[in-house]
Amino acid sequence: MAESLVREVSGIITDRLDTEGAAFVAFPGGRSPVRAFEFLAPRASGWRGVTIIPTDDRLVPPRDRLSNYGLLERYFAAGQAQLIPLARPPFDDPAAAADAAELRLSDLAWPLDLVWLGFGLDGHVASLLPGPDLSVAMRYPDWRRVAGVRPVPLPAEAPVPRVTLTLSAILSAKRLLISGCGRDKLEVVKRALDEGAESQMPLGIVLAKAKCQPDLFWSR
Ligand SMILES: O=C1O[C@H](COP(=O)(O)O)[C@@H](O)[C@H](O)[C@H]1O
Repeated sequence: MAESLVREVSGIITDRLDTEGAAFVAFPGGRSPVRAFEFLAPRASGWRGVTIIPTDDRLVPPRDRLSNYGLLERYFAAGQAQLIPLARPPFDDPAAAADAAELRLSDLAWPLDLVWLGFGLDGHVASLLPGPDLSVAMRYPDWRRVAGVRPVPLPAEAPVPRVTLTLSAILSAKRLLISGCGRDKLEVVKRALDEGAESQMPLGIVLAKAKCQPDLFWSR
């Protein structure tokens, strides 16, 4: 899966660099992209003109093990791509953090050329989480690119507020790759596809409503 992802991601980026001289992409955090990042990092050394943002982040400093931006820095900071964080201090106010990120990213060439998403067993993508937070994140107007999220309850594995690309920023991406590992996640994908746009899971909504045809990557 990692090798296929690397081929696809580098192909998309090379194509954009060849045709436009620039590429604007969002990469996921969490555990599942790590193997692909390992393979991708050497190719990224020549990515001049590429801007990488995280699809979402936990409101923690980059050195924190929960930081998705920290993960990107570990693999891509040595190359020529420009990395831009979503999360910046102060970390206790997700709405303010989202407003600040919105401003910081406003001059970039939206829509994103590529959004690569991971997903959770609860069907969350980026930090669009099912439950009460989803309606908060969904309430952001279409022109907004970044939303603040204070998960209720706070997930045990990352008990902190978050910032995330909005649903509209994800749906409008020119290419959408979705990756996940394990049989449980395959079941989540099947359910999301069955439920479609009516799904309570953000994954189902994204699969049903994306402007482009999403490409799914899965491995055991
Ligand atoms: O919380 C998050 O979870 C998803 C999935 O993570 P994984 O560890 O199951 O791969 C991830 O895509 C997202 O960026 C992250 O913030």
